[in-house]
Amino acid sequence: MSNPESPIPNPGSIAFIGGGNMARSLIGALRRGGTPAASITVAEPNEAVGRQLATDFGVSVFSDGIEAVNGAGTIMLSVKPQVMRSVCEHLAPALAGRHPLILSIAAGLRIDQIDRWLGGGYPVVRCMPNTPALIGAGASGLFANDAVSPAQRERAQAILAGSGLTVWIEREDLMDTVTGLSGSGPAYFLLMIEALEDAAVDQGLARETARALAIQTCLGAARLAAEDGEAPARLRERVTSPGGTTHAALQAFAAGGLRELVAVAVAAATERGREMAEELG
Ligand SMILES: NC(=O)C1=CN([C@@H]2O[C@H](COP(=O)(O)OP(=O)(O)OC[C@H]3O[C@@H](n4cnc5c(N)ncnc54)[C@H](OP(=O)(O)O)[C@@H]3O)[C@@H](O)[C@H]2O)C=CC1
Ligand SMILES: O=C(O)[C@@H]1CCC=N1
Repeated sequence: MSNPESPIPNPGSIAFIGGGNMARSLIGALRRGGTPAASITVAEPNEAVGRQLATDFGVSVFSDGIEAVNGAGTIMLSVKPQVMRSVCEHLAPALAGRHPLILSIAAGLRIDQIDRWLGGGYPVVRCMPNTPALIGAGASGLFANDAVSPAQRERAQAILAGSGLTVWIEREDLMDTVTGLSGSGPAYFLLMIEALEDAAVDQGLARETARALAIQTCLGAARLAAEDGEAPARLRERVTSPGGTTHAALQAFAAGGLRELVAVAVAAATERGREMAEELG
C-alpha cells in the first residue's frame, strides 16, 4: 500500500516509540551490531531520558511520535501497555497511508488490539524480549500475524537477534507463556541470587563474597546448561553425590514445594499478561 503524500518508507530505518529501559537495550544492541545512528529515531517524552539516548547512541530523539515515525519502515512500539492504546491512536493518521511493519514488545497486548488501535490492516510482530538484551544475552519470543511477509519476518528477527536468542512461537496465546518464562524470568533468577546471598550472609560469610559466589554459580550453571549438551536434570545429578550436601539441599527444596511454586509463579505472570490485555480493551 502506498500514498503519494507519505515519504517512501526506508525498510532499514526504525522508529522506537518509547525510549525507556527495553528500548535502550534494543537500541544499544542495534548500534553495536552496526546499525547506523541515522537509521534510528526515538519518540520519548522524558527529556533527560531522550537526551541520554542521543548522547550514548547518536540517535535522533523527538518528543512526539509523529515526528519519529516520519519515513520509518519499521515502528517498534516500546511503551508501557497502559499507554499503548492512546499511543497507537495518536500515530494512526500518520501511518495509515503506508502501513509499515509494526513490532510491539508490550506484555499481554494482542496483535489484534494493536492493529485495531492503529486502524487495521498492519503487518504486526509481537515480540517478548528481556532485560539481559542490554548485554547481548537476551532471549526473545516472536509471533507474526498473516500480513507479515517473509522479508518482514527476517527484518523483525534481525532487529531482536542483536540482543540475543530469538525464537518464533507457533501460537499467539503462548506469547503470554513466554512472558511468564523469559520476559519476567530474569527477575526470578535475580531473586534466587539475592536469596542465596542472604542465606550465606546469615551463616557468617561476608556479603561481597557471598554475592560474588552466588552470581558466579548462577552464571556457571547457565553456561554449563547452554554449552555441555546434557539435559539440566543430568547436569544436576552430577552435582548431587548420594547422601551428600546437594541431596540434603534438594530434599529441602522438594519439601518446600519449589517446583510447584515455580509453576504457580509462571502461571501468575502468564495470567497477568492476559488480564492486562482484557483490561486495556
Ligand atoms: N522491563 C522489562 O523487563 C520488559 C518490558 N517489556 C515491555 O516493554 C515495554 C516498555 O517497558 P520498559 O522499557 O520497562 O518501560 P519504561 O517505562 O522504562 O519505558 C517506556 C518509556 O515510554 C515513555 N513514554 C510514555 N508515554 C509515551 C508516549 N506517548 N510516546 C512515547 N514514549 C512514551 C515513558 O516515558 P515516561 O517514563 O516519562 O512516562 C518511558 O520512558 C512495556 O510494554 C513492557 O511490557 C517487555 C519485555 C521485558
Ligand atoms: O513486568 C512486566 O510487566 C514486564 C513484562 C516482562 C517483564 N517485565
